[in-house]
Amino acid sequence: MNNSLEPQPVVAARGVRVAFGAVTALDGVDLDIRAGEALGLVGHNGAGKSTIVNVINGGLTPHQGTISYGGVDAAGGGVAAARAGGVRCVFQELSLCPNLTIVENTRLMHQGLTGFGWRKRALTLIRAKLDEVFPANRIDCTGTVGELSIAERQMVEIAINFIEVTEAPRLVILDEPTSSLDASLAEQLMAHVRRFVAAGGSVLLISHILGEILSTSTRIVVMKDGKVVVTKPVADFTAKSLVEAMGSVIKEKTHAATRTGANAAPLVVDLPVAPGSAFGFAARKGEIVGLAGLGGHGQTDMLLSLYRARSSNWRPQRPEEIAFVAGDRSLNGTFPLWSILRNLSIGDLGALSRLFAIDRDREDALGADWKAKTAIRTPDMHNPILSLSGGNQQKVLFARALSTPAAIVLMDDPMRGVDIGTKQDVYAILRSEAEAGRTFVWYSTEMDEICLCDRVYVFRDGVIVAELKGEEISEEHVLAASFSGEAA
Ligand SMILES: Nc1ncnc2c1ncn2[C@@H]1O[C@H](COP(=O)(O)OP(=O)(O)OP(=O)(O)O)[C@@H](O)[C@H]1O
Repeated sequence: MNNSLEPQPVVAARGVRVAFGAVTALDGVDLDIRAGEALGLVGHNGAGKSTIVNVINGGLTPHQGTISYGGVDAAGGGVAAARAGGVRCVFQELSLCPNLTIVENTRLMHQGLTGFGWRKRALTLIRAKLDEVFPANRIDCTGTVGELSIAERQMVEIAINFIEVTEAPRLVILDEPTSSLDASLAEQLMAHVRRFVAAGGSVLLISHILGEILSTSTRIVVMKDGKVVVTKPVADFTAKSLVEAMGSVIKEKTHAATRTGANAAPLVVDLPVAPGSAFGFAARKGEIVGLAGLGGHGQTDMLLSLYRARSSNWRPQRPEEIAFVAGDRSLNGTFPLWSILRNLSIGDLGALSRLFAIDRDREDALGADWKAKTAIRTPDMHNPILSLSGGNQQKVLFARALSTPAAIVLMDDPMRGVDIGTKQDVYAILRSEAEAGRTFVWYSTEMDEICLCDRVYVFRDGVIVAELKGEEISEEHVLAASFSGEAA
């Protein structure tokens, strides 16, 4: 670890205030980021983390307060001043152009890649950085971004921001950088962050996965309702005290193995063994079935084919009996021009209609109910969906599926970006809904969530290689099956 800290912070925010209409997103934030540190930034959904990132990145000019880079006041210099101060940012909503190649996206981010042979240089740089950060990745850098999975897009965007063309990055901001990465890719990234700060760089790491914050940060800042409430070295925190500082408490886990009678429930999905698979796929009424394994090994494909199939293997024959929570919210989840309420109520318009028209009172009541249940932070459910923070948008997608009468809910890693307090509330809702007879098929990249399932199928290379039940469901067994194809 580099202890020779610079006298001037790489970035200093003083008294920063930002308001969006009636919502005060930042309410007098002070923040220093020094060379050689990985500063962890945590807080509930809507606490103001992405807003302070946008201010530091120069994309948003604060209504009050100042930002300086290396002791030099940015004075409204925007993105150019941030860039000159060595600031790079990997956004929560990925910002690559899907119709351009990875090489061309690298060029867009690095204006220094000009002149004869820039493509070759860009290709060499991005390939080398991808291999450095994510060893053994199989990304073709000559292909377009649109052909990549969401995890691969996240990997490319991260690698692009660590590249050095004319100048080395001084601060790399990572806003929920592992939201689409599985555990092993996330660990590769965290190892890279540790190496980068040990060599004198700085990182601002935002995550709702407290394990990676605690294992990677040198110092942690906790935000709540637009304010910094605690700043302390990582050694002064435990997972419990960190959650408490965010205004939540860790609830006791109830493992699925304690449930009885699950094996006797009727089958609602029963698919034969696919070629190459060791197991068929089945789900019973009231069961929470997890899909695990390394990301991109067929879990999302399984969910999509389940959703599309509705064949004779399915008991529910009507499409409204199956709900789907999309994993890529900006691509497949939100209707960006609609209000929060309309994004929620579209899930089950039939239940809200009277005399062939939507009953607005019923729609409002539905919105109020789910706003309270999942703590959607907004002053008004009629506001545009894009006025919500990322985690709050995700809650709306979740509420859309759960507010329908669907007997089966398919979930493609639906908790990404959701804060720990809300996650725990949603887990409790899932459990009680399952007990009331709903079936969930849940792909998750978070091991804690996989461990909440009744039964888990582990995927590898597009096929099911293991089935784990009750007490067999553990990180050790899932990892063993993910890598070797056999449960330990
Ligand atoms: N463009 C906008 N218009 C209106 N309100 C906004 C806008 N952007 C952010 N907000 C509001 O500002 C507050 C802070 O949002 P921000 O995105 O910074 O939260 P966050 O801590 O990053 O949350 P998350 O963990 O969900 O990503 C929220 O109440 C959000 O609804």
